[in-house]
Amino acid sequence: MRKLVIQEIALACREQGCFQVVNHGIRKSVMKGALEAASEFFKLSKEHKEKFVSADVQQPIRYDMSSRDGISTARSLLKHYANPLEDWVQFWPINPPTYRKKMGDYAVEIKGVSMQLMEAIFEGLGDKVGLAFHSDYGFITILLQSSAGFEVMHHEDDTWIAVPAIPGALHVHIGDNLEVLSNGQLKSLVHRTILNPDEPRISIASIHGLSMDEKVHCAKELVDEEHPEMYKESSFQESLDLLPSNMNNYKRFVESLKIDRDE
Ligand SMILES: O=C(O)CCC(=O)C(=O)O
Ligand SMILES: [Fe+2]
Repeated sequence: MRKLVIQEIALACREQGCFQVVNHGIRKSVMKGALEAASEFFKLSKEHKEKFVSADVQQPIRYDMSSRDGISTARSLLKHYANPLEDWVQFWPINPPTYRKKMGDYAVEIKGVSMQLMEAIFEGLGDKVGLAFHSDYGFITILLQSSAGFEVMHHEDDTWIAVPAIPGALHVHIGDNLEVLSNGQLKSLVHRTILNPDEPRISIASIHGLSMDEKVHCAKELVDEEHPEMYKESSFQESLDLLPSNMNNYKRFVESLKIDRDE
């Protein structure tokens, strides 16, 4: 489970540069308290806040409303050092009276979360893509995996989803042949594999299709006026023949079978 989360974080960092965390262990009351403390501070009168105004960006506490940093266009800012708390809390506002306690609790807990996240991100840095993204040629592929690492691309938004390796379970996915046979009702799955530097991974991929030269075509029952044939027929042999030319600029084999009906 830990490994899976590490891989999801690694992936989010690589592909999106961001992610959101739930079940991080910070109590709801602490989060709510910190937001309340900040909100109450900004509601104070100008005189209360302006005590902290300084042009020196290195001050341990600084309140600002103008655009000295070149990026703040319309915001008020209260910036202060926080950890270790005992060094800095003396500089914090005493108004609102709960500020130090509420913001202090949050500062301590968020530091703990940050340390855990950094550890997870560092650990995930070692993971490399072992098998680049592709779809399989046959009707279905069945995987027997020793550990996690397998990832699938979401049909709609092209994001990667880590598939857990459930002990005793077989993973099944759809290949190009089934996309053709179903006349596009089913889509072949784009997938890839991420390596785990600490643990060798074995996966037995059984790809099930027709014999080498037998052609797969759209099922006649699924083709009519409204649903014209969407793919050219092809054989396993033909898909293998195309493999070398597909190496550098990968696209699903089934893309090359699509019948262009735009004219
Ligand atoms: O590493 C895996 O589990 C998947 C292997 C695979 O996608 C393939 O051999 O086509
Ligand atoms: Fe595959």
